[in-house]
Amino acid sequence: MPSLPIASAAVDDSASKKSKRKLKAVAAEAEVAPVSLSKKEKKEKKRKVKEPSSFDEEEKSSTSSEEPAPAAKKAKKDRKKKKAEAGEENDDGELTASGDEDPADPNALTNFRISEPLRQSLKSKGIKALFPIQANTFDLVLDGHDLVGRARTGQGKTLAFVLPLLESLVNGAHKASRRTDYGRLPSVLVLLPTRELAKQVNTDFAFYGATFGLTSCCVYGGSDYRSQELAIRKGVDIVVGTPGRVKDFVEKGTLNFKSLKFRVLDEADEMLNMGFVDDVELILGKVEDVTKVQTLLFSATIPDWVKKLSMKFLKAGKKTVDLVGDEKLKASASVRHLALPCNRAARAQVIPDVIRCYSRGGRTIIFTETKESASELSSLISGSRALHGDVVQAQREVILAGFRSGKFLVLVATNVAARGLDINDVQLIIQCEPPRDVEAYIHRSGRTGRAGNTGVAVMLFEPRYKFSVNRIERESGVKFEHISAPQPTDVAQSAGTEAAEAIASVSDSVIPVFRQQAEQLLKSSSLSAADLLAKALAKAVGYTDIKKRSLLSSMENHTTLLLQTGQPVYAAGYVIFTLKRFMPEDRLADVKGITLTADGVGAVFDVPSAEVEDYIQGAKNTMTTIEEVTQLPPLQENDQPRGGNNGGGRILILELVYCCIWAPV
Ligand SMILES: Nc1ncnc2c1ncn2[C@@H]1O[C@H](COP(=O)(O)OP(=O)(O)OP(=O)(O)O)[C@@H](O)[C@H]1O
Repeated sequence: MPSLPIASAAVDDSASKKSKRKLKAVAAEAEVAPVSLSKKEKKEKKRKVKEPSSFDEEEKSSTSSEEPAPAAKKAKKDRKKKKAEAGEENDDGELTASGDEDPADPNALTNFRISEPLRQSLKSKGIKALFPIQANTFDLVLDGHDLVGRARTGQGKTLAFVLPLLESLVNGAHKASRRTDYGRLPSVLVLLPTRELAKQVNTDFAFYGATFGLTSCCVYGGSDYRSQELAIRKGVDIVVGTPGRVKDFVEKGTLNFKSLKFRVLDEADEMLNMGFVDDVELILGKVEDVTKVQTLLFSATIPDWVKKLSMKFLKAGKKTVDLVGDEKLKASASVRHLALPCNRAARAQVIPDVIRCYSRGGRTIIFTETKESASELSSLISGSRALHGDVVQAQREVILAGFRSGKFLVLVATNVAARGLDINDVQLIIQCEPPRDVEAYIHRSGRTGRAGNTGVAVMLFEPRYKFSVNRIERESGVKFEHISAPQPTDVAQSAGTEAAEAIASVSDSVIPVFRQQAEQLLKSSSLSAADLLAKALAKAVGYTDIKKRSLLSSMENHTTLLLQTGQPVYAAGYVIFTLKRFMPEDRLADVKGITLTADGVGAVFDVPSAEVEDYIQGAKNTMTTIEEVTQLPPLQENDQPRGGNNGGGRILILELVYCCIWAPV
């Protein structure tokens, strides 16, 4: 297995640099490509971001009687005017989010009721304009509406509630009742599904809240009760937490919602997946006078439970801002979605090369379905760390901090890292198998391509479970590009530059020390100087061997062959009985992954690379042709696993028929 060298240089985390890049790219939908296709990947197209088109029917009717407050109306009107003056609104009412500090930008901070201190805090982070989900919800929240907000991953949903909520407490409706005394009860409760996410959101509240002297505290499981309890008892304005620990504090009487003004549910659907339904409902139900509390619900995916929850706990006049709506594509549009056939056994060999070819030197998150496979895979991929629910909380925090700071660039995680985590420069997401539900695919792939940046998401799948890829494709609206595992030439192209840089960075001081061995090597080797240098380059980036891989299953030392007989091929059984005619039967046990071609007249399968010639030569004097493929032809797709209700049964019957026909031959 080639080792994967992990760059040791810390990645630039400077907020202003990061934001500059993001702002530039915010409206960009880029064509991203592996490093080997670098020209293409640099081209970024301007992307237009739509204003919220759809308030769903229920909200349309429930809010039609409610006019926006006059201040919001005026602000909206002013923005429209500026937008028209700036010529940024097209006939469809679409707006382009430029991100530059441009007073004519309708989403510029100055066009919203954001007070000067908060504006300065935002600018210190390089934020000069609101993103569409923020721009379209700001007035609604500040004017007191309950709200359901939906936008694709990485579009800035966190600040969509943080900003108006802070302004509301300090300068808006709650200004008069604001308390700053010791022991004051919290005004805001934010519930999130994971500890990491709770900490991240709390960091935003702490940073922007400090502008106004507002305090926040984060409560989550696996950490010390006493310090969290103390913080609440001292008096805090904002409590951010996971449902389990918040419930504990509610039941102990530590948390009291008598002064609550806001409750926010972020990534609510994941709280359902994680079994927090009862806890969430119990916590929400603890608010005595719901008329005094504003409830906000944000997510990139809103399945049925969340809709029911919003019906139950949000006011009848709630607003919905849905920037995804009925659009086919539910996942991030700035991510390139790739599907790669790969047998489980080949993963550990394939993944390092996928990282080398597609991560562009940035961070990678690999998602596995189970904690065990996360630990196992992490132990096989050099320089990576595992993050999952069995890792003790203190260690989870150390790991995430190390990943954020660039101490290591590959994180192998379960779904604990799927939601909401916003980590700078994650360029590549690898999912080891298609997740069971489409929401997981959307959120995992959304850890890259954030805030207008681009990224790549590669999903591995066992060839025989191709139907799962089709399901994700159907449900997420993603159109997968089908790729094969990187081959030696791909790896060489990607690693070559890195290797050349590594060698160039070596000081000349080593030359006198190593020259003698180098000359000795040149003299004694039958290889040319260029060949020896090529070996040195490979070694410099950790390769001592690069094996060819099958296109069909990514297995090392296996080759994919194409069989054609000049007549229709209906089933895998036909392929086996054709092969039996010229290959010894005991060798056929090595034939793997027979898959029929889409044109119906051929099949591809894997054999050990050492046996390729035997198959090709064996078929020479028959009606069958066998050739090695350099690119997979389009293949038939079974929407059901073999043996299922549709194609599977038919295939099995046909296989039996072929067995009977060919058995005597
Ligand atoms: N107006 C803005 N201008 C520039 N950057 C912004 C702006 N708003 C948010 N960001 C940045 O965009 C990134 C993504 O924001 P955030 O994490 O809130 O996305 P999200 O929509 O909640 O994503 P997810 O659905 O994955 O949780 C963050 O790094 C944040 O700092």
